[in-house]
Amino acid sequence: MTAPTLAIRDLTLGFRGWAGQVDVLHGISLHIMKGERVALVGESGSGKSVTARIVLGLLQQLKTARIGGLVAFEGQDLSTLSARQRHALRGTRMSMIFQDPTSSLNPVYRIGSQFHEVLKRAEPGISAADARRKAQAALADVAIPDPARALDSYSFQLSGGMNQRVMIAMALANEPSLLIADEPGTALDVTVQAQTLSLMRALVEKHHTSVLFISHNLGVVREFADRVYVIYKGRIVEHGRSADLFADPRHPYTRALLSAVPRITGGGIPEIDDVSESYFAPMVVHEGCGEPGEVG
Ligand SMILES: Nc1ncnc2c1ncn2[C@@H]1O[C@H](COP(=O)(O)OP(=O)(O)OP(=O)(O)O)[C@@H](O)[C@H]1O
Repeated sequence: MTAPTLAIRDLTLGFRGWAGQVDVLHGISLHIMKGERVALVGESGSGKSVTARIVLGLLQQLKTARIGGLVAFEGQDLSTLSARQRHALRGTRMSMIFQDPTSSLNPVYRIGSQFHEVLKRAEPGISAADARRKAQAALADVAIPDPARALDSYSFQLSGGMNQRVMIAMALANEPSLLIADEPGTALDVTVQAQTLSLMRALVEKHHTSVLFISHNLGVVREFADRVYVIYKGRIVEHGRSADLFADPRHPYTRALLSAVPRITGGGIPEIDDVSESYFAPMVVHEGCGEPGEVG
């Protein structure tokens, strides 16, 4: 049996501060097999981004962070890697797309030179000409109409949607096995967001890239993900295939989250009661979604 691309077991996280430790993750487990698109969905502050940052090996460097449990990437326990080895994985075997492309692209360098830097991470000796050729092909893959012109542009000269496509192209340029997409396109308008997500979906399908998709938008998750984990206050409360979970949400928190999705005919956005005791009910795992036996 092949190891999952990503396996997380009993992950805990606390931040130490002057007033003691604040626990943020309380033992979460999830896995992503090769080519699977898996969503981690929950409200603001539930622990989605910190989970992503641990997978990327970024929180491990923070002195105040206390991390427990296991994170295995392609069968390898990340805690056995040095900071340098974790750094080498980022942008090569695993990469990330952020919510707002304008804050991730550097406004003082042309897109072409930023692309060159990205490609150098996987192939340090790549020539400028080869990098340009590869970058052009990558931009054409995300349906950018004039790739050569885009490479000579600065991010502020492109629209938000085009920048998001550039980000997707850069994130996939080195053919990572894991893509972490943290609320991609939330900063864009809904139609553009839908277009960029369907582009991203087509590309990850083509390359069999595994995706950890982080979102609070259930509509988007339903379209994009094969499987879903619902996270509430640092705990996974429900896990299932998208189709099953949306057709038959069983945990009280998932139901509240789903009922809070604004509907065109509804009367505004209902509030989720944030302190309901029932949200701490035991985790629900839908049929056929047990954790794989092998971690790494
Ligand atoms: N460096 C840090 N030091 C202390 N607390 C932190 C730090 N980073 C995150 N937290 C806390 O961890 C909790 C989880 O944060 P996280 O950013 O993962 O939430 P999220 O689910 O991604 O929310 P959002 O959708 O708003 O991004 C929050 O209570 C946050 O305040």
